[in-house]
Amino acid sequence: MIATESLSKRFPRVTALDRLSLDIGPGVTGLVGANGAGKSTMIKILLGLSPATEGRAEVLGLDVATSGPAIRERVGYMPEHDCLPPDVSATEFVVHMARMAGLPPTAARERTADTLRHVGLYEERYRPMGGYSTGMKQRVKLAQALVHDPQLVLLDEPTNGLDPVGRDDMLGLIRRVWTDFGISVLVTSHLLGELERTCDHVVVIDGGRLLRSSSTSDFTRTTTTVAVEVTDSDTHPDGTAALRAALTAAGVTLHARVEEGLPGSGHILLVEATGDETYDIVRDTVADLGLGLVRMEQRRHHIAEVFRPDATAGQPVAGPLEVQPR
Ligand SMILES: Nc1ncnc2c1ncn2[C@@H]1O[C@H](COP(=O)(O)OP(=O)(O)OP(=O)(O)O)[C@@H](O)[C@H]1O
Repeated sequence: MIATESLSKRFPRVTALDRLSLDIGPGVTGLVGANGAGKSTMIKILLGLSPATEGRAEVLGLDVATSGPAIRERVGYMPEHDCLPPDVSATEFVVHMARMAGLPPTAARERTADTLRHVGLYEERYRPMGGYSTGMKQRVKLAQALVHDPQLVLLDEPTNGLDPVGRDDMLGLIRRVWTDFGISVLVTSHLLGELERTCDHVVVIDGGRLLRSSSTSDFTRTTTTVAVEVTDSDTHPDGTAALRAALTAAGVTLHARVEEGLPGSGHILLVEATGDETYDIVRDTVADLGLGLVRMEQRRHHIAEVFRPDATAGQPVAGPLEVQPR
């Protein structure tokens, strides 16, 4: 879908992209980096709107340096900033964008109705956009990127300004762009965590440089840590403490840290599993103590953990825990 080779963009006082080489396939890909990392610059180059200083890039097999218009016919773009005219309705605006993309009038109206329904705008679609909430504006921006049925959409910070529920809704919509319509997505964000649930692949850049590019499952592969949660009992009013002591006596390695469980359900012990026998020891020990086993599950890495300075052995120490705005 997207390939770049030693792509660089230098402004007089700053290097926005520094010899970036990437190969991005179909599906949902997250491009994550702090504000100023070079995400928007990358998108503008991929659309053929801004020339690279060095290196090359291809989108859908087309060279960005020579095929900008052909790329923009096949690719949808959702810009980061508010760019909607306040006096027109979502329907008028999206029909206009569909016409600009070359759709005939009837097809433009039909596609607009379908796309606005897909992003969850109903009666409001006839009202002037000046009165829309941020969430509604983001949905219109997504709709205009999709209306001409592109093969790929580039979404620049689509969750910006949204509350947690709005973010979840938007991320769900983005996921469905790929699963329901087969349109590949490149989505930028400065929040690593939100890409974990949405993306198949994650590319992390910092200061214009590539920190890491890998599948989300590689980032979040399972660990050897098992979370164990037990109930308390009359004999053991602190079931977690009793289990901790018994497991330690049985030679099982426990992580010092505990995780807070749900109210009334005690705490969660983090056990190092050396093999299947660890599960058997935990099960038998819980039974011997007469406690109830609430859960025993293998933990997964979160993407953000991979970037913690003391990340698990073998992982690159790639930067801050959560990429925060500068
Ligand atoms: N036209 C320009 N002239 C000079 N410097 C620029 C220009 N556009 C971007 N930059 C600089 O290039 C760097 C990368 O900017 P870019 O907008 O690509 O970052 P970003 O990761 O998209 O962050 P944000 O989400 O804040 O836009 C920044 O230091 C920015 O100030």
